[in-house]
Amino acid sequence: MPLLSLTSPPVDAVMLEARAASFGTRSIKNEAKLAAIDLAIRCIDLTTLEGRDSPGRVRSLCAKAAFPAPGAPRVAAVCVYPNLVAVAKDALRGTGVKVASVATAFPSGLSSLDVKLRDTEAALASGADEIDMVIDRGAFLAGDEARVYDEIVAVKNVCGDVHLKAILETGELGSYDATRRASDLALEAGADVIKTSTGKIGTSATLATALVMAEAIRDFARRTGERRGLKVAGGVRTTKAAIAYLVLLDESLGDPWLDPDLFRIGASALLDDLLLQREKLATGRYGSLDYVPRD
Ligand SMILES: O=C[C@H](O)COP(=O)(O)O
Repeated sequence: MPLLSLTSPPVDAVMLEARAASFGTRSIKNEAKLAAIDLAIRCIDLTTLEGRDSPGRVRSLCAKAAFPAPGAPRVAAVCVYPNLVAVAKDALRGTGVKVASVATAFPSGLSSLDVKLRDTEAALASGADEIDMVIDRGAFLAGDEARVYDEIVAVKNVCGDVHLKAILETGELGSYDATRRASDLALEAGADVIKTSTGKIGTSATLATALVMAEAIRDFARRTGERRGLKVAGGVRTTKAAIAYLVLLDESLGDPWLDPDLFRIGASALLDDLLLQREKLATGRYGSLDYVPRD
């Protein structure tokens, strides 16, 4: 669809926030909770995005990603900076865990398109299975939607079949309407997944912004017949929060999205809590932390 004819519906903030708040209040039976915890683990992009990241740190994260604890499923992917993709790729060989790389001058996105494309190409050349790009929030907020759209198209072109996640950084967009508009633009431009946040600013994923994005994905699927994915990231640290996002997904997009192909949780510190709650449900008590490698 040409950008000019792409319209986005207004968001009713009061209704949105009331509905979003309700997702965290469902009472869930233990058996369903255990299944939800395992699904949440399978949907994690286990992330380390710090200046002090090192090959050793990434290898240890990869070991945890592939074998979080006895009986627990593996996570979906490990997410790292481009320079550490090769290390992660090597450490995860044969495990089924993918390697996601941030790119396009993460987290600000304040570089030329040429630099962003080279950054993406470098991550792909090192073996990245997925690319997490940031959209140009400066251009978006200045009303230059064509630039945001064209950059996503250009990065997706470089990615080819490799899955592209477009990070909206919703905490910088200023309103639910802007989040809806950015979601529509990114989906239209060819992003396979839309992602809430970088995790690098104060405001990260919230149930309300995730719901706005899920509704954009639902409307896109109705219009085109194509299923695109959602990734919530930043500040998701508890089992309760992870389960609230799964409820959101189930009630807004439905069963097909309860799958790592269409849903991810980008998190650096969620896995330990999921493993502790899993152990508690399985045995009736909190187990020793001995077997849970610490984040
Ligand atoms: O994309 C993932 C985020 O950077 C992780 O954020 P977090 O450290 O708040 O879990």
